[in-house]
Amino acid sequence: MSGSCTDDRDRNRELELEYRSFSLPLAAPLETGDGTIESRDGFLVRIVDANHEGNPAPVGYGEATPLAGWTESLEDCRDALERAESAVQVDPETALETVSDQVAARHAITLALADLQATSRSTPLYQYLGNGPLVGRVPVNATVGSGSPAETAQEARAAVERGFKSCKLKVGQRSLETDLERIARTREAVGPDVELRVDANGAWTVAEATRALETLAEYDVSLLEQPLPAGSLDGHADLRRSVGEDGVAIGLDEGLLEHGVDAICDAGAADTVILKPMALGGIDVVRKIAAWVRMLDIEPIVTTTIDGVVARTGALHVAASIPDVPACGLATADLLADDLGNDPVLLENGSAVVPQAKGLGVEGVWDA
Ligand SMILES: O=C(O)CCC(=O)c1ccccc1C(=O)O
Ligand SMILES: [Mg+2]
Repeated sequence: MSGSCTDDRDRNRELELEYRSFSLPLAAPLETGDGTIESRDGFLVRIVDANHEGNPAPVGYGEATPLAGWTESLEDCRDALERAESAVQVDPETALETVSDQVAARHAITLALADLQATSRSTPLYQYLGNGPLVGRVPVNATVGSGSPAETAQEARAAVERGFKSCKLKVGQRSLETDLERIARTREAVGPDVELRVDANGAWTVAEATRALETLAEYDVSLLEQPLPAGSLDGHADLRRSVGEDGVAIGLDEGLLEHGVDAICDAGAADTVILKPMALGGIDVVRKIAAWVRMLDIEPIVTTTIDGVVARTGALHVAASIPDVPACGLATADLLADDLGNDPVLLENGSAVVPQAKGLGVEGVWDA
């Protein structure tokens, strides 16, 4: 089946999985409503088809970069990859089963298997996944941290000068008053045509979110991501009803991880869902959710968890395989001070240029 991460086209493959640890400091700590991220530690994974005839043997890359509160711990991720290292010699399905509860590890394996398949077929990963047309670009949003009102406005302005047409501000770290001022100052700084979004990472109460929504509407903010704690499904459904059809969209991120897509749809809790391959357990999971929510008129937005180049580029391919995907949170390379290798993805005019080489299109990460 095309687009799945396993494939029984050639049954006499002999897959070998290896992994290496890495640590990537952030350029500056990212403060979110549910914690501060200072560095991203994880594992680079590669799967080689050792039985391949001809040289060089195809290789697929994956990345497992756990994030506290979002995925399994670094230790559990390492243990899961160790299990997968043995299991993959049986077959890929078995490897995936042994890590089914470790979302970051499972993500790495789905990505490495799909990259291997796409590379073997000399197809860009997104085309292998989506079976679809050529996609040149995916629109992306700038991710703006929790600075003062002046810093926030200045950061967003700088992003717009670099070509971004959508900016997402982190909120919920400062007082509501200050956050609303940050939004007002940012709108002033970027003008009327730039899309503004905000992400509270669950930091607000219903009363705060209700108040914030008035200001968000006033400053034409299009999306409010995870205003209330993840557990609050009915709270988000109520907010959504209070905003009405053409108002600020309500997005769920942590709430999707906690409740799953069916519960969100049943409750009517979201206009938009945030799909993080690393936190949801893999690129196959994200593609399935995206296809499902689209049928229910819910928009899928693909983002990273501030990942290295392998997972970031993987997320871009996943986004490129979703027709007409809205601006995605994939412009996170600059948040890292170091990376696993060269970034094959250019940002141009507010869009990420999708690599058209075979597979992921990421090179030299294992040698680096
Ligand atoms: O969506 C973006 O712009 C970037 C990704 C992002 O904000 C993020 C990064 C790490 C952990 C959580 C989140 C989040 O969306 O809440
Ligand atoms: Mg979020």
